[in-house]
Amino acid sequence: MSTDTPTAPESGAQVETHAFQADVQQVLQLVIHSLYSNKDIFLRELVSNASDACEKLRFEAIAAPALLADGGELTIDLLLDADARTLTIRDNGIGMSREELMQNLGTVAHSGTRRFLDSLAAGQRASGESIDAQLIGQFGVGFYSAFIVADRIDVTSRRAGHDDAWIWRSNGDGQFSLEAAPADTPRGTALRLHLREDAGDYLQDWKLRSLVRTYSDHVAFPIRMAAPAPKANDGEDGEDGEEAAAPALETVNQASALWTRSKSDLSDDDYKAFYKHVSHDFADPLAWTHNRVEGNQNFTSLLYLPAHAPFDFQAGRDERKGLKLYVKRVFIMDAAEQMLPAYLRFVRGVVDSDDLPLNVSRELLQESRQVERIKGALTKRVLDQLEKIARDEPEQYTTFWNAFGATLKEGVVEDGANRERVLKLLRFPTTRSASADERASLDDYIGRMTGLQDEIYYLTADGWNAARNHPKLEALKARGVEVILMHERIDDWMSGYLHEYAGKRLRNVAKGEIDLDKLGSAEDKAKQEETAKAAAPLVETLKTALGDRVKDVRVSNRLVDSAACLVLDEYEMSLQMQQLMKSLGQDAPASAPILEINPEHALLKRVAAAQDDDARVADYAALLFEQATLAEGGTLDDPAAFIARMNRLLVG
Ligand SMILES: Nc1ncnc2c1ncn2[C@@H]1O[C@H](COP(=O)(O)OP(=O)(O)OP(=O)(O)O)[C@@H](O)[C@H]1O
Repeated sequence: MSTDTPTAPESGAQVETHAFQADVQQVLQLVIHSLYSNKDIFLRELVSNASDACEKLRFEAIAAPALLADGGELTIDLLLDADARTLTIRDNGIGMSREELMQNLGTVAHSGTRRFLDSLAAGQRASGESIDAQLIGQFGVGFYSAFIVADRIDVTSRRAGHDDAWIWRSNGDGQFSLEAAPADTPRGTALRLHLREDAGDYLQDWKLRSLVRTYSDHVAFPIRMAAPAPKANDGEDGEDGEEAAAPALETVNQASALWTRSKSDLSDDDYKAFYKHVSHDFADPLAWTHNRVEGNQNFTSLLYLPAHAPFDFQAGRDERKGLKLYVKRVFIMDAAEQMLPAYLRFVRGVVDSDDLPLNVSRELLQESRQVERIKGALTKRVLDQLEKIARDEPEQYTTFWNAFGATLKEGVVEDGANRERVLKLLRFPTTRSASADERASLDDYIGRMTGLQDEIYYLTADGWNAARNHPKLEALKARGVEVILMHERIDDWMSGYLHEYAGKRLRNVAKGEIDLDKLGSAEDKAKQEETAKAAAPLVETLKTALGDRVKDVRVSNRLVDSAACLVLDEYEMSLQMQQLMKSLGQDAPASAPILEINPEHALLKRVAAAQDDDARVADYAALLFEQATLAEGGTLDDPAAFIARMNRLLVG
């Protein structure tokens, strides 16, 4: 068997020329520019493609065993020709038909690359230099990375089960050609790279071996290279080399699926390299967990936590590719959606089941009780892992939290069964934090609760400043009571599902009444009652002035420095949520809030003094209501009227 690609067809064979889709040219330029200093990655990408091709063939052969008939073991060969300055990466995997060559290599078919392009600003697109390698790496540049080291590429391929074979050629300048390949072309794909002047390193056998060991050792198929030739018959080869014995090939990688190997055989570097293979991330993972479960379910899982979020991560709630499902070492499909709950969609890795049928379909996965059990076990693993990091490596946990904290919060809503465990993992700033980044866990908070406090207090607001300066915190702050500040978008939604943690009730101080009696002294209570009594006429005046804009007006026990605030009943939807729903064109239950006032405040004293002047009282009342709305992060129905009113009072 020849060790190189088949020769070009005899002259006269028809060669068609096609133009690349416009975007391909851009991708090529970007890849070549941004990865120039990172050339080595091309080999990892191409070996990865070859390995995918072998996996695809093995999968298709489950239903059609004949596809495997004409070849022995599935392998990936790296063949060097120093004289011709070529490196050939050849696999006997699934191969590509003529249409597939056109589609896969001539257009930006790969959704990751597409998204990458879409995410670049037009200016950046034009000048590839400004894109950093980290960024491009998150998308997996795949085949096009070959052009970093090659100025001409010939791809010869025969699709498994097809009689015809094709050669795709391009020098990356906007066009590619297609022609028929000789009939004896073996199954699979051979990429022959004509190396650039400055890529001569890759003609060195040791260099390739070391790259394979570093990046592709874990690839499950043998990666073979020519064994060192015996010195004896040097220079004896015939001119055309036609009868020269093909050098024997030897396997240069471990060639066993990494997750099937025992933990003790694997180094951190092995795990890290495998992570890069499955995730297309350039950076190292934050942590991993590798387990084999035996019993009535038999499966192996290797799960990774990335250290940073791909930058289009949040957008991808429904597009999840993180977890690969294997059945008895055969790759079946990307199945993160079936195997992990959505709030853990940042997890990357592999699950290999011994029990699922090889021909399992997506639909079957959805209904399978076995899958349900695996999903439960994986969820537990990830939560265990996170707990461990949170406990033992707080700095690492902060890195994790910064990347995926908001995603994890979805678990409070989504995973009722594990709610307590998810809550334990959450981190929030509190009224004791100097900045939004100074966060505490609920356990930290409970540990700091004062003797009389038996509930966990939190406040939801739109933004850190709105939260930390919120009027509703005043009385609690004055009493030295710590309050958790939930200031992110998702918090308000999540807070609907916060009921209890560690046997303690979670209380939103923005809603309902809080019983400050147990936090304060008896004198406080007496004073409060006295103030309320004295302010009764003022309360009535404001109620009349505000009409149905409020459900009620009452004297507040939460305010110290502010004049007024708005309060909702405990189970009502927050003002922010109401506004959000309205902005999405949905009907929000428009519940009028309660206006709470602080009669000790100078402004309220003025209102009391102006009781006989109806017009003035009306202005004051509206202003109090509007101020309180703004403090809540709300917007005003009629801002111009608000300004006019304020000016009247300022001037008058
Ligand atoms: N050796 C190969 N054998 C068969 N098909 C291949 C081979 N190399 C590439 N392809 C096909 O070309 C397509 C495009 O390859 P490319 O490497 O650009 O993207 P990808 O592999 O889909 O993405 P990624 O590298 O991010 O996984 C692949 O999806 C695959 O269908």
